[in-house]
Parts: sequence; C-alpha cells; structure tokens
Amino acid sequence: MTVSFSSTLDNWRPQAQTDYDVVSPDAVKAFSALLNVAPVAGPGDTLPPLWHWLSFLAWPCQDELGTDGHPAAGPFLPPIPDRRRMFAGGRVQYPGILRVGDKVRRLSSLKDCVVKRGRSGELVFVTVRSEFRQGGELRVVEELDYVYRSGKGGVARQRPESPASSGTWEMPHSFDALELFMFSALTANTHRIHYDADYATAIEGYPDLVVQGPLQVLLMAELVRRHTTRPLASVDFRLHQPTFTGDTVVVRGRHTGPDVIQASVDRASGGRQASMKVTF
Ligand SMILES: CC(C)(COP(=O)(O)OP(=O)(O)OC[C@H]1O[C@@H](n2cnc3c(N)ncnc32)[C@H](O)[C@@H]1OP(=O)(O)O)[C@@H](O)C(=O)NCCC(=O)NCCSC(=O)C[C@](C)(O)C(=O)O
Repeated sequence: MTVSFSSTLDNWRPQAQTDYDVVSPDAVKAFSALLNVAPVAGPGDTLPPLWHWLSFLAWPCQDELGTDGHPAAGPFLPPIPDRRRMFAGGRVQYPGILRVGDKVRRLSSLKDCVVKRGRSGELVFVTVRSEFRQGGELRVVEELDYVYRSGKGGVARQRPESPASSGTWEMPHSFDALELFMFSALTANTHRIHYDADYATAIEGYPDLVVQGPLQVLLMAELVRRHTTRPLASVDFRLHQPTFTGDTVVVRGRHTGPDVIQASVDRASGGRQASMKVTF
C-alpha cells in the first residue's frame, strides 16, 4: 500500500522547546568505558565533540512508549501511521565549547520536514535544530536529520559492495549486542531495533540488531579526537546504510586539506556505512 505523507504533515507545526541539563562527568566516564579508555574529561574540562548527545536524556514512562519502544508521541515526531524511525545525519557547528559539569540550556525547533522518494519508498526527513548555551553564550548549534517511513518492508537494500578508500588512520571495530546495549542505556534509547532481535527482524524486517547511528558518528569523532587536539569548527555526517550486529567495520580518517578531515565507517568487506567531514 502506498501512503502519501504530504497531506498528513501539512498542518504539523510543533512548538519550539527549551530544556536544561548539566553535562555530567558520570556520562563522560560511562562513554569512555564503552570506548575502552580512561575518562577523557572531568569537571571543568572541554567536552569532546558530540558528547553532548549523552546529555538531555528523555525518560518517558513505559506507558508512553510505542510498540517500537520509542516514545509514541513527542514534539518532533511526525504524525504518520505505523512510524519507523532512523537517524539519518546532521550538521554541528562549534561557535564555542561545552564544559563538563556546567549547566546547559537547549532551545530546539523544527527546521524542516521534507517528503522524498527513496529506494525504500516514501520517506519523511525531519530536521531538528538545537542551540546549546552555557552561561548565556552560544556554544553549539546542531541540525539533526531523522528519517521516517511507514510500516514494514521498506528497508533499503545494502548498496553494492565498493572498495573503500584507505585512511591515514584506521580503527577496526566489531559491533555486538553488548556494546549496543551499553550505548542504548547511556543515551536512554529504548528503541527496540537496537536490542530486541525478534522485533528488529520480524517486525521491521532488518537482518539483525541495528547499530545506533549516533554510536557510529561518535566512533568517527573518536578517531579524530585521538589524532588532533585542535578545536573543531564544524562536523557534518550522514548514515548511508544500516549497520548490523556482527558487522566488522573499519573507522577511517585522513586530512583532505589543512583544515579538513574526512572520516568514514566502512564495512570490512566493502561498502560505506557512514561518513563525516570535520573542519577546524
Ligand atoms: C536514510 C536512508 C533510509 C535513505 O534511504 P534510501 O536509500 O531509500 O534513499 P536514497 O534513494 O539514497 O535517497 C533518497 C533521497 O533522500 C535523501 N537522503 C538520503 N539519505 C539522506 C540523509 N542521511 N540525510 C538527508 N537526506 C538523505 C537523498 O539525498 C535523496 O534526496 P533527493 O531525492 O532530494 O536527491 C538510508 O540511507 C539509510 O538507511 N541510512 C542508514 C540509516 C541508519 O542506519 N541510521 C542509524 C540507525 S537508526 C538510529 O540510530 C535511531 C535511534 C538512535 O535509535 C533514534 O534516534 O531513535
């Protein structure tokens, strides 16, 4: 059945939302543990790029979760039937730095909602823009793209294998259910596609548990963090195709200009899963 989303979304105008949180040293410790490193920052230190995704966690009541484990309703969740959600990409700018231990104000609003036709059918791309301020100063501006489809059976086929270009820095990585569980716990992510294999395969039609998009993006950022201490100006990233438990990947990165690094997550057997451009 073909569903047309445009008419459903015509009158969808979610209100902007303001939230407050503190960049918690405990979250930094916990994500450092997932990365198998000693805590990379403590109170007063600069928070590594994108680690603010470990803050502003939402814990809706269990009764408020949909069958996919994700909140059934929320300010930026588009009202389409039998909604299936994925993280698709984003752009983050750093006019300043966030410090661990400090209070942060986040102002979020709907930037865009576009209906497109992809290889997997009709897709809705929702972009949420957020500004993060500490002590009244603008520190981070981000736009995150989420992609939604309706119902089962619309999963895009894996793109044909293509030899991935090599990187100056390479970090092999295998995803397993334990790591996905740790990351879901750290980000208060109750989305079943990351921990409930029966649901992920039988209901959403994936071959296995789906690796969280933010985790893949943070692994690219981690490779960059390990090779430069320069403050970032911007980070752009895109999730090209889903990665699943059991997939072995290589996280790659290299300078493509004096102030630019390109990074990627490539399946070891070939195929680009995610990519990132960092500028300084
Ligand atoms: C996004 C998918 C469905 C497109 O699927 P497709 O292959 O069918 O699309 P396409 O044919 O490649 O492109 C169609 C149109 O979409 C656009 N497009 C294509 N990709 C993007 C993108 N990233 N951002 C913005 N636009 C995009 C593309 O430019 C094109 O536009 P055009 O017609 O104007 O030329 C496909 O690429 C895909 O499956 N990517 C992987 C997604 C993924 O694995 N995400 C992580 C797991 S989900 C997750 O972590 C969730 C979490 C953490 O639990 C939680 O937030 O709830």
